[in-house]
Amino acid sequence: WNSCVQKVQKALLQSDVHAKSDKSPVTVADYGSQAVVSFVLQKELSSSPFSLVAEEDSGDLRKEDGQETLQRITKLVNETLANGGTASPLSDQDVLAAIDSGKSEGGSLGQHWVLDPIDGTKGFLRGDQYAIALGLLDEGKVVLGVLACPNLPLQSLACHDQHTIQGKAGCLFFAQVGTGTYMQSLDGSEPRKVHVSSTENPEEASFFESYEAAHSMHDLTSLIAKKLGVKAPPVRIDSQAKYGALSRGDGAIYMRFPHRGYREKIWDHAAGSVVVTEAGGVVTDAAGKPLDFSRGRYLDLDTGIIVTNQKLMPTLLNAVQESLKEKASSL
Ligand SMILES: Nc1ncnc2c1ncn2[C@@H]1O[C@H](COP(=O)(O)O)[C@@H](OP(=O)(O)O)[C@H]1O
Ligand SMILES: [Mg+2]
Ligand SMILES: [Mg+2]
Ligand SMILES: [Mg+2]
Repeated sequence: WNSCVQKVQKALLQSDVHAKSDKSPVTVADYGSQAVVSFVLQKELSSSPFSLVAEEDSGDLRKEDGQETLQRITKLVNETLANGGTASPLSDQDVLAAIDSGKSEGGSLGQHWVLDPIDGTKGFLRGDQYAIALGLLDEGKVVLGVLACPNLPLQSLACHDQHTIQGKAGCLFFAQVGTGTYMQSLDGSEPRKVHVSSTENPEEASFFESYEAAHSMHDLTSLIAKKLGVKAPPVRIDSQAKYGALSRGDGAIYMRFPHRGYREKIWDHAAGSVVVTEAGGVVTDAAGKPLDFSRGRYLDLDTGIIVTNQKLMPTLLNAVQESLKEKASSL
């Protein structure tokens, strides 16, 4: 994990950024991270059947104008694997195959790994927050989650100037269902158990949302926050680092309301959701239903995603539903 993440960070300087068919960005670091994690997981789990649901695919890298990028990814992957002691280098074809083993459709039967090789690519490109997110589905439920957040300081964001994040090791969160959520430094400190904020008073709560207004409606969340009496301004950060920060109580609420027509993908929430629930939090859609990871690569949910502690959830859900009604009737 460490060498992978550090390589990915370095790659930013030399990486070309490409646009996918949905116009979202993808970099050599996204592809490289997916190839490394997929390759290492398959090697470690060689005795059991392997299924991986991952964000990226190799389509563009197989085109003629993708060859130079592919060679750079292969070089990056081999440097990363060599750091971990893997002997023989991978070919371009091996890298394409490793990326494409993430094509699984997931579902409600058996076990499936779920990977977002770089979550928050836009944050990654800006030098802000991003995460490498890996979850494990068992019979449609997330039973394991690991979130590496290389730019998230170990100290709470609540007492931290966000400009001082550079040069620190970053955080690793991991959670297994039934055993709680732990956090350690990415350079390997002793893990410590974390817990969500216990505040019952929305006036004291601060809330997280996407940095990108294109990913979540900032006007709607501000209406909800006002209704709740939240005093602090929103904390806008990229990626599932929001789930990590919430799991250790940096803030008490995370709201995500995509614009109409957007369908959430399971890799954007699998690891983050178990990290939060094992730390004592609750993750639901706007109807108060838990997220259903058993239906394939997409999450079918009502309107948006809300996250907070168990005591605040009823109040939050109320404010969300009232605000949605107001918004609908004002259109
Ligand atoms: N229009 C949209 N609405 C909501 N989410 C979107 C979106 N376009 C892209 N995303 C997703 O939002 C994720 C980032 O979330 P956040 O805003 O919390 O950082 C992206 O993950 P990737 O960066 O892995 O592609 C992408 O999957
Ligand atoms: Mg993406
Ligand atoms: Mg993502
Ligand atoms: Mg991604």
